Amino acid sequence: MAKVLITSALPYINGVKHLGNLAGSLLPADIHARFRRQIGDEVLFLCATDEHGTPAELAAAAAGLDVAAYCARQHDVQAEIYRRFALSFDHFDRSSGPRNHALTRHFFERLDARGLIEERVLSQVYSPTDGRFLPDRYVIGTCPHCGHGGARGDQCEACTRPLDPTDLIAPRSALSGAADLEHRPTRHLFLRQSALVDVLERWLGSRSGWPPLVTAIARKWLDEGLRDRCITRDLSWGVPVPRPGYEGKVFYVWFDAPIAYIAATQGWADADPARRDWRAWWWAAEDVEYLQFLGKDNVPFHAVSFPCTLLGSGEPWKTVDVIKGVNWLTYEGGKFSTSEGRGVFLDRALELAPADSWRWWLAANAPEGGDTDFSFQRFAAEVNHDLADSFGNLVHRVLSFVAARHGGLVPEAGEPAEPEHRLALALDRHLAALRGHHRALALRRAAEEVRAIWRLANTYLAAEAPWTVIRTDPDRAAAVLRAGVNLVRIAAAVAWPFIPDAAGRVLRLLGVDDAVPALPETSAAALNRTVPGGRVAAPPILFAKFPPGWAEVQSRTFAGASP
Ligand SMILES: Nc1ncnc2c1ncn2[C@@H]1O[C@H](COP(=O)(O)OP(=O)(O)OP(=O)(O)O)[C@@H](O)[C@H]1O
Ligand SMILES: [Zn+2]
Repeated sequence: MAKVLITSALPYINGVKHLGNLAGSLLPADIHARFRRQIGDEVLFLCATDEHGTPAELAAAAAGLDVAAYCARQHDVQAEIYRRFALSFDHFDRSSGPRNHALTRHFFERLDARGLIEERVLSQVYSPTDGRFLPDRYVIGTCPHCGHGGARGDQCEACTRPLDPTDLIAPRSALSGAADLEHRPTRHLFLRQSALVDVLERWLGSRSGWPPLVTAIARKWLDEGLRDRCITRDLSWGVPVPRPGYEGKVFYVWFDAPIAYIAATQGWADADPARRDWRAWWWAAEDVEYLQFLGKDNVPFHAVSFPCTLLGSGEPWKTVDVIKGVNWLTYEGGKFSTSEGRGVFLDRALELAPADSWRWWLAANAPEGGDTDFSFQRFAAEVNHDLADSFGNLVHRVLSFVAARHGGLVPEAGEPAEPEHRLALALDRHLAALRGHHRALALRRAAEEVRAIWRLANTYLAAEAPWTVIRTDPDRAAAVLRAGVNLVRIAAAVAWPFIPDAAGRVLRLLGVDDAVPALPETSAAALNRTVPGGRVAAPPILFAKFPPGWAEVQSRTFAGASP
């Protein structure tokens, strides 16, 4: 039994997340966690809201709330949405909690003691009107690269180039709009990543199994020369810098956010301290396999910056084994954007369709080889085809026939024959492939294998037609129907990581009520058994089909929607 630590990139706190965030980090992490639980591994799946930084302060100001109160409220909003999407975190924490404060201070002190922190004086934008420095997004102006007028001090949304507030042309304060901005000297702390190049090279060379996209991004950062990184900001919301003369400064959000993976583990352990030990997952934890899931913009922070923090400490912290990074989910040909309210946000998504339908489509179309474009048209067509016509139809035709003709009792007559042996061979191939794809973190291929198992089951039943055979050979029909019931059970078990709600309901119709249904290893035994109690219930409609025209209506509605 392997010990697997799984983390999803931390969703930022400034609003309800969109389908891109779900597809890029939360969902693939959840599906893998569920698969690993299904094969009996010991899994710890963690996540947290990422709460520091200027966007949180600005969103709180826009909502007319104190930033701590704003973050507390938004954390609860996000937690509830993830519960409804059946994201099976063992613990969902907050990066602004006291444990993360303490750990962030710890790492800073270790890095400092090892000579890896350096003070530099920087010229930063200061606003006399606001009486403060304006870091990152607190400054708005014209992009020096593309001329976009609404560029923000950390990045230009139009041309995506990273910026410093001092780069902007005609800068103004995002708080007061004041344009009388000055440049003033201010002291900041840098993490000397340049001193860690060799350590990082060796570390990176010892990793394997990363998607090419992730390796390429990590290598690009190293090959371009690892630059020292400013890890402090002139802000009040965040982890205060424990050094005289640094009052009113906090650590940069990307310094403390990944440390929250460890803080979340402490939060999990603190809920049951007699039985849980966070150190077993992080401290000299050679027996742990650690997997991180995230979108490609987060790769540098996980493949370079966070490892620099951990390795630079000189302590035996667990570092990531595989970073599963993906490309973008785009929205009807353009970008998802939280700030512009473009796309489908997770609260609205749940009003339109069940969580399982979104989970299935986003996994089956995971942006792994390249970007994936979401459109309502494709979503409706593929969900109708896979979930209603294939899986739903399989469940319905088998269980309602058992209900109608056998009073809900799984028939025991008849013996498996040649068609069942052929079926078992084909099923074994698919089950082995499915495990392989899950292990390789190949989400699309795993979903394709699940779809293939549903198709195989439907094809078998169409060919052996127990509904017709029952008139001439009731024993043969019974054997086929028994295989059919077991196929339903297998079809639901393999689907469970993707569509846990519907799969769980189907398994309960068969009397199987396991919190984590096991993944069948081979089909031979699985095909010819009766279900516990021998009785199955008739199914309700599992997935209602989207009616014709539904997608067009949604496309039009969402074209002008705001979050
Ligand atoms: N369109 C997308 N497709 C795939 N992954 C995405 C997409 N947008 C964000 N992500 C990923 O979602 C995770 C959480 O992102 P985060 O909450 O920081 O939002 P974000 O990157 O600021 O997105 P946005 O700016 O659209 O709100 C990150 O791993 C990020 O890479
Ligand atoms: Zn630009």
